[in-house]
Amino acid sequence: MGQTISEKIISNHIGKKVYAGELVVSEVDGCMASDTTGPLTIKAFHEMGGKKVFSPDKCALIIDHAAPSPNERIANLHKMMRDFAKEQGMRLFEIGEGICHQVMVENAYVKPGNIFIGADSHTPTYGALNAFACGVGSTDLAATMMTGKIWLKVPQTIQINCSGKLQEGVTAKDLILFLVGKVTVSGATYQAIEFTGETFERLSLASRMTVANMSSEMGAKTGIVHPKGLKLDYDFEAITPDEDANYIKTFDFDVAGLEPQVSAPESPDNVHNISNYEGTKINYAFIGTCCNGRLEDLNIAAEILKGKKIHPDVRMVIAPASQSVLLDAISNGTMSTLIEAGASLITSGCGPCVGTHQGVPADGEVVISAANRNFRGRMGNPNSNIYLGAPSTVAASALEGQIVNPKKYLV
Ligand SMILES: CC(C)[C@H](C(=O)O)[C@@H](O)C(=O)O
Ligand code: SF4
Repeated sequence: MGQTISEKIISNHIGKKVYAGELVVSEVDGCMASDTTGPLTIKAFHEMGGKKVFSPDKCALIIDHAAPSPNERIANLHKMMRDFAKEQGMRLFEIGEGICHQVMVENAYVKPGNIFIGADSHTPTYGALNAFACGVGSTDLAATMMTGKIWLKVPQTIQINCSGKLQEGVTAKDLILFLVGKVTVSGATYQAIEFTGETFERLSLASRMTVANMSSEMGAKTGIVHPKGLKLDYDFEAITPDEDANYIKTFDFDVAGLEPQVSAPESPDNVHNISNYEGTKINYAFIGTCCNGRLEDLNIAAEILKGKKIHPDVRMVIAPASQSVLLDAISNGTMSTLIEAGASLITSGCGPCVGTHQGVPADGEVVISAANRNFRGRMGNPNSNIYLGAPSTVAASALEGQIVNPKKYLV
């Protein structure tokens, strides 16, 4: 019987063919926790009698969610992580090195065909690399750090097949917002998603990460982009699905005519064509996160803002996804373009995404954000409203002080 990508990756790890619905215990190729989940992971590790992590080279801790520490309590949690990493001989990514998902990919902690476990819900981002990656809670992660193993129910797979070339000025973020709108936030619960078709084949690694990242917003266990067209700077063996693989559901979309998309408050699946929201006044524009804080995202924002000033009633915050993204954006001139336009640069990391620090909106304010979540209170204030869009939409809206279609600045 044919297999999906997820079934194949898990089978390769188990040493026998397995299919959706089976319960397995598999070895993992790597695991990580951030400063939100790391401290709880360390506590659980000790409570379970853990002494040594299974392989220091395959485990990582990242200080990214509240970095640099905004208060004494978090400063002490960060210290606990640093102490544990030192004691275990494992790598700790410091404040400013970047968002966990970005640094795991940049530092090759995860590669095609891997099984990777992270104590963060956006771990499926690595599906961009043709890997099976999923998020777990801190206790599960502690067990994985001890044993190098994870128990899994092999997920059923939903296939999302897209054809057509995205129009000029329409990006991977618009595509994935559109798909989240169609599948809904609970439409793929505990299922794997396979993104296939010519539209995805054309995407860069960064854009594939944007797509796989928002699998989480559909409730998916993992989201894997078909490896066709994937270019990496090392050789890899691509895992592709069998022709007769069994899918629980298949969606087919022709996205050639897709317009820029916006997700309105207060759910990522409240997605509509941007024309529905054009003219909505905004106070705050944010570009960053594991969804859209990469070089291509900053570049497109700079293309729009070059030589211009953001609207006087808007503040704009930029949090590059990693130090390496920041350095690239400095050397290609993107960063000075953004700052000259009036944007404020903050430490590479999660920034204001999850509302723990660095840029909480005020009561009644409206945010246009390149992030992946817009639940009520997501950025730290339940009395603000968050719209999600592509970095291009965020930049163009910052310029005009209202939500606008970025197309006119790009084509
Ligand atoms: C705080 C952390 C546990 C959380 C997650 O797991 O996703 C965060 O990264 C988020 O995006 O909401
Ligand atoms: S950038 Fe946002 S979505 Fe991504 S890991 Fe950080 S808090 Fe979560």
